[in-house]
Amino acid sequence: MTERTVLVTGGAGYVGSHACKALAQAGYRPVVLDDLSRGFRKAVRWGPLVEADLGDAAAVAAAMGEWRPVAVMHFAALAYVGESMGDPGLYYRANVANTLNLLSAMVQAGVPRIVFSSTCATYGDPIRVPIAEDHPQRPVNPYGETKLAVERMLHWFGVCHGLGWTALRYFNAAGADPDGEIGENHEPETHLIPLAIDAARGGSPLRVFGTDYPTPDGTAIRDYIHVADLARAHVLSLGRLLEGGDSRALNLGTGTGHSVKAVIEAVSRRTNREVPVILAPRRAGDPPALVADAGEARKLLGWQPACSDMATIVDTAWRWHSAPPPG
Ligand SMILES: NC(=O)c1ccc[n+]([C@@H]2O[C@H](COP(=O)([O-])OP(=O)(O)OC[C@H]3O[C@@H](n4cnc5c(N)ncnc54)[C@H](O)[C@@H]3O)[C@@H](O)[C@H]2O)c1
Ligand SMILES: O=c1ccn([C@@H]2O[C@H](COP(=O)(O)OP(=O)(O)O[C@H]3O[C@H](CO)[C@@H](O)[C@H](O)[C@H]3O)[C@@H](O)[C@H]2O)c(=O)[nH]1
Repeated sequence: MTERTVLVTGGAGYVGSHACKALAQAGYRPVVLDDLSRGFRKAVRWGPLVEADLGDAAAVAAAMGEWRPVAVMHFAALAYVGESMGDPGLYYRANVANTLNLLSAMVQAGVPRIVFSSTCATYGDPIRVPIAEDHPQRPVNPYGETKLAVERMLHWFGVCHGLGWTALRYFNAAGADPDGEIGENHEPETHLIPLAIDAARGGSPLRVFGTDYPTPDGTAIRDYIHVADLARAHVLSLGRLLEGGDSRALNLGTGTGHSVKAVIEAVSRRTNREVPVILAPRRAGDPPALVADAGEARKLLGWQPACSDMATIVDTAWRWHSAPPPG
C-alpha cells in the first residue's frame, strides 16, 4: 500500500480535477484514471494519468496493482439526466457495471476505502425540504437510479468485504477554482450558471425552464455548492475513513436555495451585462426545489462551505469562462 496515493477515477473531469488539486494540497498523490471521454488531459495537473476505460476490468485491475492506492475517489460516471432518459442501458453500464469492475479490483488488490460521487438525484421528488440523508430515496430518472444502485453496492461490499466507504450526495456543483487553474467544461453544457454566463457574453439566450413552479418567483430552486468546497469535503471524508470513521452517505450543500431567476440576476450583476432569456416550459424531471440539510457533513467532517455564496460562485465561474488558461 502506498500511503499517500489516491486513485481518482474521473479526475480529468470537472469535480474530479478540483479534488485532485485539493488532494495534492493536502499532501496526497492523486493518480487519475480517466478515459478522457468527457474530461481533459490538461485538467490532470497534480499527478499521473492512467488513460483507461473503467469498463476495461483488466486495465482497472492493473492500475490498482501498479499504484497500490490507500483509497479510491470515484468520480467517473455519465451524469446527464436527459441522456439517461434516452438510453438507460448506457447509464447502467457506465455507472453500475463499471463501478462493479472498480470495486472488484479494489477487493482483489486489498484497497480498503472509497469516496464515491453520489447525488441528490437519488432522492427523486422531495417530500421534505431541506433534504436530510434519511429522506426516502426514490429516483425519478435512470441517472439517479444508477447512483443509488452504486450506494447499495457499496453497502454490501462493506458488509461482505469490509470495504470502507463514503457516498457524498452533492447538490448542484458550481463555480471554478478560485486560482483560475481549472473550471467547468462540459460538452454539451447543460448547467445553468455556465449557460447564463455564455448568454451574457453574447451566446444563445438562456432558456428558463419553467416559470410556474410553486416558488416565490415561479422558477425552480437549487442548492449550489462551490466545487472547491466539494473538493475539500472529499479530502475530509478521506481523512475520516483513514482514521477509521464509519461508512455512510453525507449530503453536500449549503442549505440555502437560489431560484433560476436569482442566479440570472447574480450573473447579470457580476458581468454588468444583461442575460438574454427565453421563457420555456419546465424541463422533464426537474423538481421545484432541492435544498440540502448538510448538518451531518458539518458535524462529522467539521466541514463548512467557505466559497459557496452565490456572488463567489458566479465570480469564479465568470473569471474561468472569460480567461481559461492556455494549453
Ligand atoms: N456536476 C454536478 O453538479 C454533479 C452533481 C452531483 C453528482 N455529480 C457526480 O460527480 C461526478 C463528477 O461529475 P462532473 O460534473 O465532474 O462530470 P465530468 O463529466 O466533468 O467528469 C467525469 C469524468 O469521468 C470520466 N469518465 C467517464 N466515463 C469513464 C469511463 N468509462 N472510464 C474512465 N473515465 C470515465 C470522463 O472522461 C470525465 O473526465 C459524477 O459521478 C457525477 O455523477 C455531479
Ligand atoms: O438552460 C437551463 C439550464 C438549467 N435551468 C434550470 O436551472 C436549474 C439547475 O439546472 P442544472 O444546472 O442543469 O442542474 P440540475 O438539473 O439541477 O442537475 C445537476 O445537479 C444534480 C443534483 O441536483 C446532479 O445530479 C446533476 O448531475 C447535475 O447536472 C434547474 O431548475 C433547471 O431547470 C434552466 O432554467 N435553463
